Amino acid sequence: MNAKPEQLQARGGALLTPRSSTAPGAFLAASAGVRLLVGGWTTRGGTCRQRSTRRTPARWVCMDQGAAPVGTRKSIQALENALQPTAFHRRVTILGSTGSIGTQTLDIVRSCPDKFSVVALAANGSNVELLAEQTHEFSPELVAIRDTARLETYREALRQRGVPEPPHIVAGEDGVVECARYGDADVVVTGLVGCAGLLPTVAAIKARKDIALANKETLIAGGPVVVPLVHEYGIHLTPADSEHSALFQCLQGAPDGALRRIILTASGGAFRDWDVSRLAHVTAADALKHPNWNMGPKITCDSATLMNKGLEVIEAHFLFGIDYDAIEIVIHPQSIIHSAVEFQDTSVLAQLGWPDMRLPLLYALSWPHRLRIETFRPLDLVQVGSLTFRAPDHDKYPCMLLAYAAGRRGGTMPAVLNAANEVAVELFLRNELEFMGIPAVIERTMQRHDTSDWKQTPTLDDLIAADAWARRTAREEAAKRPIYPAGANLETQKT
Ligand SMILES: NC(=O)C1=CN([C@@H]2O[C@H](COP(=O)(O)OP(=O)(O)OC[C@H]3O[C@@H](n4cnc5c(N)ncnc54)[C@H](OP(=O)(O)O)[C@@H]3O)[C@@H](O)[C@H]2O)C=CC1
Ligand SMILES: CC(=O)[C@@H](O)[C@H](O)COP(=O)(O)O
Repeated sequence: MNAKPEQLQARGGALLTPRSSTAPGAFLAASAGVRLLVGGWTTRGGTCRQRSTRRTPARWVCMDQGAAPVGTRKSIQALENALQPTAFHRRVTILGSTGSIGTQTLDIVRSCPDKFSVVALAANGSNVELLAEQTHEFSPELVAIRDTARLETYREALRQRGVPEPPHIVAGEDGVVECARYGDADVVVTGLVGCAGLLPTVAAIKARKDIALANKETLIAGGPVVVPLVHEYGIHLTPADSEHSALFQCLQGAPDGALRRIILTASGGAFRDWDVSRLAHVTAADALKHPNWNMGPKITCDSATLMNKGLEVIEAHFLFGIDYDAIEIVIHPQSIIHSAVEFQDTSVLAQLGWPDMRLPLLYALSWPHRLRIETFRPLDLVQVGSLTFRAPDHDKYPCMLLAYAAGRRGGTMPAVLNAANEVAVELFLRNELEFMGIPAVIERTMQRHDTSDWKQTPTLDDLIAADAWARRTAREEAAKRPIYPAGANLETQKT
């Protein structure tokens, strides 16, 4: 199995230079407000319900601060209410409609026209032909294109298709925000990439739209603001990320305080069977060969570094209000078990299915209902044959530990981790940074943030400022040569 949580904490802590102590792990212990143990109870925000019976120094589960509606009396009531109508129709806005998440969401709408219809679509503008095709087929009332330079080409693509009633068209980042809060959409699917999803998601919540959350970076960067907003505006945020959908499904109906541990499964990404010594020379093309999933380039690269799993640890923390010590990562090469929960009595529930994003997207859109789509292929366990598991290799995947460290530090640090990762991945995909330079850039950016203007309880403006600062700093760090002295930096700090 995985490293014990306390080992992760110690190793995660050792990745960052402690400010006031050189003891391993002291960085995290010294991170005020992250997790202070007082008389056996943690004082981190939220009411902690349970102490696990495991003999680890600290193992706590908080079930009432998460964004997803599970595990509290209030959310079980929400579930009962949502189940009342037997027939439903949901009006859907899709941010990132031309991407992997967007096109698969539209597949679902196409399959269930009685259940779902499209209100608005947004895209960056790199594929206006596809956006025009989608406009023709789904007749959105409004379309947003972030890249204003692509507007005219899109209009021309609409003319060529003879779209009878062209939609209202908006452009730029403000246009994407307008799209997110537009009209009478019931739910907004966040399928755009990166922290660019933050402001549109905040706008959608304030317009009282439910959120089907695929864009995990929004929660990583914006969790301290987004989670309270979800509660303030009384909307439902349902996870679409396959792992969190699995957890969400397993937790339906679980009583308050029942959850003991989360087991996040990871495919291991493109390099899961490569020796760590070969990673210094891998190319973007190598990293983009995901073994199981067909996804956009950014998340595929994150899978190869296992930063995707690190981001998902933070995402699980914000969605389910669970402490970092109770979230473990396990490599599961088949990607059939999409994640599992352990309850207090050690019973484990997992959710299984083929690696097909349409299933978690369907559940995020139809929760708490269960819809049947005939084209969905039922799982065949005999065909699967065997399910295997192994512990993640920390030398190969330093990003994972950086994410644990950022999550435990809390406040603005996850936003900094996320922004530095976005910059480093973009540079790597452009062949301007080596693969193992990705964790090096992120670690250095986090170190500089820790000693400059880390904030424990950030506002939205603080998070946006931290994101912008981290992008500038990560570019500066990436420009230094040598960026990564053959692994010496991380190696030295781990010993
Ligand atoms: N793909 C998957 O299976 C999964 C993805 N996710 C998450 O979902 C999100 C989307 O991933 P994925 O679909 O793979 O990404 P893709 O790169 O395939 O698609 C991204 C989409 O977002 C649009 N877009 C990008 N930037 C902006 C912007 N600033 N404003 C408006 N639209 C924008 C793109 O438009 P254009 O085409 O014009 O460039 C495209 O439609 C990510 O956060 C990812 O981590 C989570 C789980 C699984
Ligand atoms: C499809 C999905 O939800 C992704 O998060 C996927 O699980 C990534 O694969 P890895 O397990 O390789 O990160």
